[in-house]
Amino acid sequence: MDQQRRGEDKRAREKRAPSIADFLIQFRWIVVIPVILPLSFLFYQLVRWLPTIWTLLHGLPSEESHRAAVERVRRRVKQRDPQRDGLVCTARRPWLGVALRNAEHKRGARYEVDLGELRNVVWIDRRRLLIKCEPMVTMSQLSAATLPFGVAPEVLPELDDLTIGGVINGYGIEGSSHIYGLFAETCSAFELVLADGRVVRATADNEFSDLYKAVPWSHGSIGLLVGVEIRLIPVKEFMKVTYTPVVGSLAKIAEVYEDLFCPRDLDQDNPEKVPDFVEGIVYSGSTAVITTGRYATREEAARKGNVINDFGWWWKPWFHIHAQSALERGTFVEYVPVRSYYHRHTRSLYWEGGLIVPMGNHPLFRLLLGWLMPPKVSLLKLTQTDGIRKYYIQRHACQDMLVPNHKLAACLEFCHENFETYPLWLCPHRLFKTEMGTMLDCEPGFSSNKQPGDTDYAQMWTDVGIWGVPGPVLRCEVWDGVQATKNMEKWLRDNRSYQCLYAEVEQSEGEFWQMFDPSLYNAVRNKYGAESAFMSVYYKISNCKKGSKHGKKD
Ligand SMILES: NC(=O)C1=CN([C@@H]2O[C@H](COP(=O)(O)OP(=O)(O)OC[C@H]3O[C@@H](n4cnc5c(N)ncnc54)[C@H](OP(=O)(O)O)[C@@H]3O)[C@@H](O)[C@H]2O)C=CC1
Ligand SMILES: C=C(/C=C/[C@@H](C)[C@H]1CC[C@H]2C3=CC=C4C[C@@H](O)CC[C@]4(C)[C@H]3CC[C@]12C)C(C)C
Repeated sequence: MDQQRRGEDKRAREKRAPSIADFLIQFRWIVVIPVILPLSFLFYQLVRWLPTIWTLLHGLPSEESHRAAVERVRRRVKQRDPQRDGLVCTARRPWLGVALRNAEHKRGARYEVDLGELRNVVWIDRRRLLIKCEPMVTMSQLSAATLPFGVAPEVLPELDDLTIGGVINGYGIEGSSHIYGLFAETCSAFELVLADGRVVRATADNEFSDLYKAVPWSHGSIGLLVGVEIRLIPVKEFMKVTYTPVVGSLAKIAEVYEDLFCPRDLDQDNPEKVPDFVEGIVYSGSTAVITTGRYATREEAARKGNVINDFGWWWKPWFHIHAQSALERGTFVEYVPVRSYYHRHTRSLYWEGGLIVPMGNHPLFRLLLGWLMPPKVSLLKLTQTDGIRKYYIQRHACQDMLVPNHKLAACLEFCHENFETYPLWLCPHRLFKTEMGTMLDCEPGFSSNKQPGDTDYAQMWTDVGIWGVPGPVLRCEVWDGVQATKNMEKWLRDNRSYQCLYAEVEQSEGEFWQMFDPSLYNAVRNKYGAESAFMSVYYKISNCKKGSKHGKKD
């Protein structure tokens, strides 16, 4: 796409008058800094210490205490009267979850099952490199339970408050997903309570393998997840991080990004040629920094001439701003303690923190109040006005899309045209071939025409994260967020790609099932009696507003 056409598009857009919502958003920090930040800090301290206090009072969680909690869930499911009660969903309050969307399905007729008790790590087996967790365990609990032992989950999604149940029934991704896939693919077993009250353990190759394959992306519409076994890997104490700047067209950015982790000789499983972590941040239509990471020992980090930078400290610049400095400095390398690396976007909520606390990256703010960051997403959700919520739908971009790598350049061009929102986040991930009719699968026939990154058993894809204020909105021009989302959904359907479902979904049920494959999902819902017991995935993620089927009590 040439610069000239982009310029013409900008000139063609009408101007609009600033509204009250623009004002509210600009000055939201007046409430966030003195109220939400201290409350968030207190909340984090509670969450940090409560499990220890609980353990002191009640003893260590065990398989027995887990089984007792599962039994209570099972009994509640069994007690549901199909004639009288609504369809099943979890009892988690919508504001407590990380997802941006308003969970309307928690307002109408429903039968709630409380999973709140299931918030413990049941056991960790360092010999077999496995951890068993309950679904309400959060990412911060997961890293705290594993890193002190020199092990970590293969994929550890970034935001502290995400739950294991949420990232399996939705999706979870991190910079190591180009090796291990999405979070659900790093789990070796799911323990589920089914519609008839049976408790089953589903794995990739037991009699419940269809359930195991169908649960990811199903949003709790197949069964209630009550336990998960997650694979672990041994990790070193540091990450050697290399920042590579790119200046050029969006196509060049896509090419340099891909070259950094997809060897052109297709030797994808060779750890010498593929880094442990990859992430791209696109700062404008012509600049980006690609970050690659390799685990390193403390000895290597401490070697003469190496730079150690623990950017996890509150007074340090936000990660995306620090990475951007590579555009001036050129390529540079530094060693970062792994925990700080894993949580590199936590303090700034990626770059969304800048909109909520505009002075948050100022050196003085960081020094004096940086330790209070980030505001807790749930408290932001709880205290946002209807105006703010609508602003996020109409004048803000918050969407993620999964595209095969060979369509990335075209996707970036589309994003520029449709959203013009920067920075953009690029996170590669493997999509493992199933050929079972799973909601997501590789492009048919990809393995007979492999592109760099592909293997016989998996295709390389990228998550493109679009979060922020679109260019036209910044310039006070007319821009319609709902229409932009519809355009994006159409682009994804036309290009056999997928929308991530934690944000607003505008497409109809028919369009949704053009994007996602319903074959296995429907077969499993039917086989295990979920259709008449659990709300459907579309009903949940579309805010029940589009006459979706299987949503209401018949
Ligand atoms: N780095 C990453 O990968 C990031 C991922 N996200 C996305 O944000 C979303 C929100 O996360 P989070 O707040 O933890 O999750 P939520 O509580 O929002 O749950 C997400 C969905 O999964 C269902 N669900 C959750 N737990 C269970 C369970 N134990 N059994 C059955 N169904 C369950 C919920 O059902 P119900 O509606 O009935 O409660 C809901 O539909 C995730 O889905 C994730 O995809 C967001 C940011 C970053
Ligand atoms: C999908 C990924 C990361 C996404 C995050 C950047 C967004 C996920 C949820 C988003 C938010 C939820 C609710 C909010 C309340 C509003 O009042 C303000 C905005 C926000 C905090 C919003 C900000 C962006 C998210 C955190 C990845 C990494 C795959």
